[in-house]
Amino acid sequence: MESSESIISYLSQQEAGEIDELLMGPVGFSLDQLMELAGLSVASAIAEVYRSNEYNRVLVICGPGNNGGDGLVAARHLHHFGYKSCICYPKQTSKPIYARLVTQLESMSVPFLSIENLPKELSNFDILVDAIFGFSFKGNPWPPFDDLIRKLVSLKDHYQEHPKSPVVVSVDTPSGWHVEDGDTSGEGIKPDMLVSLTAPKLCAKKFCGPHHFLGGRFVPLSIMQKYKLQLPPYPGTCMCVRIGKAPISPKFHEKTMESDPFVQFQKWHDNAVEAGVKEPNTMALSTATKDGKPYSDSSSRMVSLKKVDQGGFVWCSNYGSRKGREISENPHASLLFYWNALNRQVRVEGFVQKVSEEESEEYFCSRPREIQVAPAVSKQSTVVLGREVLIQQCKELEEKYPQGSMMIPKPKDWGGYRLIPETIEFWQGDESSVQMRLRYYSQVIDGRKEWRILIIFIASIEWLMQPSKKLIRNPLLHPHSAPSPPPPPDPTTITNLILQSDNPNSLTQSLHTFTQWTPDLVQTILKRLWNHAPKALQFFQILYGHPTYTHSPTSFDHAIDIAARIRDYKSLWTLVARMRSQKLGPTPKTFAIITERYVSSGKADKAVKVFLSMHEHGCQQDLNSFNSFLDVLCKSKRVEMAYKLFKIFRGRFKADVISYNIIANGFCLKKQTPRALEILKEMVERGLEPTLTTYNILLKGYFRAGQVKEGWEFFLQMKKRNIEIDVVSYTTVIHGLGVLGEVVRARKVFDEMIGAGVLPSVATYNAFIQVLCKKDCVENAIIVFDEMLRKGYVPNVTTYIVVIRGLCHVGKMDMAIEYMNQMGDDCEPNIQTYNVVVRYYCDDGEIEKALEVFEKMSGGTCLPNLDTYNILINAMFVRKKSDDLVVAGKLLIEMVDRGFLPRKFTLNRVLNGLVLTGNQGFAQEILRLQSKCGRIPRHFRL
Ligand SMILES: NC(=O)C1=CN([C@@H]2O[C@H](COP(=O)(O)OP(=O)(O)OC[C@H]3O[C@@H](n4cnc5c(N)ncnc54)[C@H](OP(=O)(O)O)[C@@H]3O)[C@@H](O)[C@H]2O)[C@@H](O)CC1
Ligand SMILES: [K+]
Repeated sequence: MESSESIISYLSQQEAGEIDELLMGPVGFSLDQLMELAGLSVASAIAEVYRSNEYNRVLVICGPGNNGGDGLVAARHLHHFGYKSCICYPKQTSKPIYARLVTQLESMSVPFLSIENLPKELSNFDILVDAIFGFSFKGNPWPPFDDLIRKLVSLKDHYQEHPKSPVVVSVDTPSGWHVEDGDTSGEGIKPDMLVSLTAPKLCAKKFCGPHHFLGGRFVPLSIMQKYKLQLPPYPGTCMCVRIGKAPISPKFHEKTMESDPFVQFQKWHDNAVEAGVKEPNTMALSTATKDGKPYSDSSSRMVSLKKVDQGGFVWCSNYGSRKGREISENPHASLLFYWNALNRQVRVEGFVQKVSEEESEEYFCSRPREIQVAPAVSKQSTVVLGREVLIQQCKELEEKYPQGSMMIPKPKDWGGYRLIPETIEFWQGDESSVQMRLRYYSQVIDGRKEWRILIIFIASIEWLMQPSKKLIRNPLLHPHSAPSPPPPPDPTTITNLILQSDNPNSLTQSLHTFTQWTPDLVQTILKRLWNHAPKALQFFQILYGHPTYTHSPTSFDHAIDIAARIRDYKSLWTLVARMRSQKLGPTPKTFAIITERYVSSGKADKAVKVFLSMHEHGCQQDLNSFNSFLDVLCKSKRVEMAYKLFKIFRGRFKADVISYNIIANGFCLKKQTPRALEILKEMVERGLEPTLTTYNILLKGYFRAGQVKEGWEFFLQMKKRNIEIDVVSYTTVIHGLGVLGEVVRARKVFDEMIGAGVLPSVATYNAFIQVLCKKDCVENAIIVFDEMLRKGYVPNVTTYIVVIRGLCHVGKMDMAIEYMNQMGDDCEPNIQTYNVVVRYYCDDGEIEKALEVFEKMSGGTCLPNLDTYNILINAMFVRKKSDDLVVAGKLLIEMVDRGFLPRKFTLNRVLNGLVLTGNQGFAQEILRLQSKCGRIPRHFRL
């Protein structure tokens, strides 16, 4: 509604009276005609600002003159508009016009309340219409109107603090005000809305409430010209027109904002409708191509909002249009609403999904027929042979589906889109120099999508134009808010959400709603879920279907590793195939993982086959992958097999020092130092120089084989041959000597190395501390631990495990727990740490405490692994209590659920234990459950 205060004329009391006389004289109006139109204007203006669903109860206070008559008419129209009208009309006149108005109202059962019957608190009403005095008022109000006016004044004073007090609407003039000078005492009523009739009176200049309207659309041109009246034009068929800018009400304040952005949006949308914004549903939709480069590959256009629901913002379009194509490539999009009259903007960002076919059908059917024709004939963004062709097609379609016959079918590529928002930002311009933007962003907390609010204060645009003034970005904490910027999703929360969810659909929805996924975050969560393989794979699978996120090769490797660990080979190879189809791999690392898992599950032959068939999966074998595979075999003590392969393929892959080192190490791990030495000889013969690593491998081999003398001798030889001995060599010797009981010599080497210019590493400290714990005393170990700290070393998880184990070993459990609690954020206890504590508690018979630690793990960031379950289940037999065996049974179920295979022995033990302690029912349940998931051999029967 366009209008402006600058073009408005104001009438003196005298002019108002003169015009009144003219209207009812030469112009030919009757009083009741004018009053009818005036009252209708008042009701229309009220309905435009205060919707009947929010402001329903209206009290119209009518004075003794025509102003009161306007009030009676307005009350009738408001009643028809859906408001609950009540009238207070203390000085009724017997003139027929008024009597008729009263009769009309009475016949509609609109109640008339005497002053005595008025509720004490007028606050029972939502709207109070002041139709007491109009332009003929003079002097001070007489009783009983003085009291009524005072009531209106005090009501405002009383309710100033309250968020929703009744609003006061004055008809033509605020009653009690001087018609020209206004509220001279400053103590008169302060209406929220003034509906000036015919033209505003001079006192209206002093009106400073939020809504000033003009009504009385009956002034003829002759009067306009005679009095040089400048009045805003009435738009369309409206009975009233706003004077001046629509205020933004309620004031944009974070405290008045809803916690749900959809509710907030609805409110603002309603306000836009109320304020008469043209096409409040029109929004700019911006989409982008896959790479989404701004300016070049993004595009915007206006579309019409179809509906808003808790899922998102819906509109309809041709799926083949440019926006449709861009959305199919890149579902990220944004919507922008701008409601000019309110100076408000809402920005919505998120990702777009097509609505279901049924929903689209529904939208199409709900369209008027004329609008159905257009999408049915037009293929958007395609070149048409000419306007005539389109018109002809429309005609043909209309002939084919004549009005009232069959419905026009929905075109196949026409339908709805829904933008699921990630952020919704509300902005409102106001006159102050600092403006506020309120951004809602979604987070998934405990499985539920929750909205957080971020408040951004920003200097006004004018300020920004001046380079000297700084942009203020000052996030405030709000009851619903979190600090800026929106924090990255918290892995713990997401992990717990996944662990606790037993509804895959809602989990999928939550995880898909979330669009801030990064490979790092995904990997962190996969690691957290490492010991709950089924959940980890479910998570991976859900994100595989995410509309915008694509897994990284590393995440694929993690998932493959997990699938392989639980021997779900079908999933494993599906993942490999997907990785390949997405051109993300499989990489040599993927195969290193797969072969290692096959080997560790006793399928070394299969591992060899996999290695030899790598190229069939698009990953060529090379020296590196060959070495990795040899290493896998050697570390699982299959050095003979490795050596055989090595001899077959060393020519093809051009075996290098690393290949030889791996085989030598394989022999050392099997305590076969002479064979390792042979390998060393062989490599030299083949012209390959041994490296320091080669020597270190042999050095370690000697100590591992318990050959202290040979080991020491070898170490001396290394020195003698001027081999640059490094920290690994020293650490090997310290550890080797210590473990074999030579603590004093170990300490000597430890002290010596610094003199030799080699600084100990954390690994050296770890080795030395371990030696002291095992072969000396834990107190000395702690002295070294403290020394390590003093020297500025940062202990790692291994350091802590070594100390904790040492403490547990001598029964200092409390101290061990203290050390565990000391482990900070950078060095959180891992599963081995927990297992040490659980194991020692169990060994000490402190089953409850062990279970306590276990509980903590399950609810925290470190899930129990196979060892944890085995330790605990075994401990449940110690006390020979029936309850303990039930716990063991539950643990068994849980471990299987999490993808761990119990050993046959453990399974039998638990089942037999349950039967022996009278828990047959539970035993049977376990069997049923487990054989259902195929984890337990079917032949096992009770
Ligand atoms: N184009 C137009 O002009 C149109 C005008 N219209 C409407 O008519 C309104 C003007 O109506 P109006 O002339 O009847 O006078 P209004 O202000 O209602 O009240 C006067 C009454 O109050 C009384 N009164 C006076 N002072 C008082 C006091 N201190 N304390 C107590 N009482 C006092 C006075 O008593 P009296 O002086 O007669 O004894 C009389 O009874 C105008 O504002 C608009 O709303 C529309 O309907 C149609 C088009
Ligand atoms: K009034």
